[in-house]
Amino acid sequence: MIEKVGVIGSGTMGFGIAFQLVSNGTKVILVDSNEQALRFAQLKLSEYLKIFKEEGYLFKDSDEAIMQRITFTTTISEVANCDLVIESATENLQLKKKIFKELDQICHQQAILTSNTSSLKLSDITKNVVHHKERVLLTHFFNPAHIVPLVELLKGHETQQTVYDEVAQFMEDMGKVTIEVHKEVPGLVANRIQTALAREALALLEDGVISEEDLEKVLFAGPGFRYASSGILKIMDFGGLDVWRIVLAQLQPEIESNVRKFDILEEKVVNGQLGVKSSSGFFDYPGKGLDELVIARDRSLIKQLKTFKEMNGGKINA
Ligand SMILES: NC(=O)C1=CN([C@@H]2O[C@H](COP(=O)(O)OP(=O)(O)OC[C@H]3O[C@@H](n4cnc5c(N)ncnc54)[C@H](O)[C@@H]3O)[C@@H](O)[C@H]2O)C=CC1
Ligand SMILES: O=C(O)[C@@H](O)C(=O)[C@H](O)[C@@H](O)CO
Repeated sequence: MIEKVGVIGSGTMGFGIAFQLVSNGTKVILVDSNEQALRFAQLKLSEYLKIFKEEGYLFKDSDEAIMQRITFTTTISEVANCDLVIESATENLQLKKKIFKELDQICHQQAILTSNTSSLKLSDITKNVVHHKERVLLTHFFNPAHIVPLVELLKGHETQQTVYDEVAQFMEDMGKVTIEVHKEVPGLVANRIQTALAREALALLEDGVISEEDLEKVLFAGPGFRYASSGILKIMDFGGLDVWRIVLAQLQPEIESNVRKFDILEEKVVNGQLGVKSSSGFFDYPGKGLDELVIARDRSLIKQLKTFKEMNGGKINA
């Protein structure tokens, strides 16, 4: 039974994972080597409880009860008696290997150890794990983790199926949607699809086929609008597999398939136009702080999450 969870790293993702856990009834030990990051996560926790309430998304428990469930600490040994530890520290293989080696030594034998890595291989991260090698998983959340339902799950080469099943059930009980990745491929599934989509979008933009503004509309008013309720296979079923067969044959030779650097992206990064974090990317964000923009994004995603739940009969997992 997973009753107490350690989260390593209180940054963008660690905060979201911890928020999802405590707001759904689970005790959390949130660890970060940076005291300031912990303080910021603590501040964000109470701010987001207010935001969810303002958006009409209510949790079972009071804010006080939720806040009492979380411990903020710079000491990793405080997760020793956690049933599950989710590592969500900086995307650096040596750092993650070091953290997992430490967790392997300090955590009790029945603890389950997982990583939220975006791009590293679980087998590399857990190379030095000895005592928990049958109890490791990759649990890949999506930003913002406190709102986006998906968690991609991948077993380690020696992970017990019962461990996988327990984590999958735990995630779904706290309102996430889980999928099982059956082979350890770089980027798992969603990031590969997201990358293929971004490649074609940037190619069309760079080749002058479409403007930035209209490229945005293409997705949120077109396929993206549908993706909120149907995956690609249902969309193909609705469209007719005979038609899709023709379209795939026609368009595959046409769409971008090269490994290419996009000048339009290179120029922006070189010029320091990094997106909302630098107030300018493909679009400008004059006079708005990063937090203000993130909160505005989250308010719209919370509205979307409420509709997503209603469409699935009140449960996230239909
Ligand atoms: N940012 C994103 O959109 C997504 C990121 N991820 C993955 O989640 C993980 C974390 O990413 P972010 O939250 O974006 O990074 P971040 O940079 O916002 O946060 C990382 C946190 O880890 C802390 N940290 C570093 N070393 C530590 C240690 N030894 N012990 C405890 N804490 C330590 C840092 O102080 C920082 O607060 C990465 O593996 C990343 O690939 C996964 C999905 C989406
Ligand atoms: O989109 C997400 O939240 C995840 O797919 C990720 O892993 C991140 O985008 C990462 O790839 C880049 O921040």
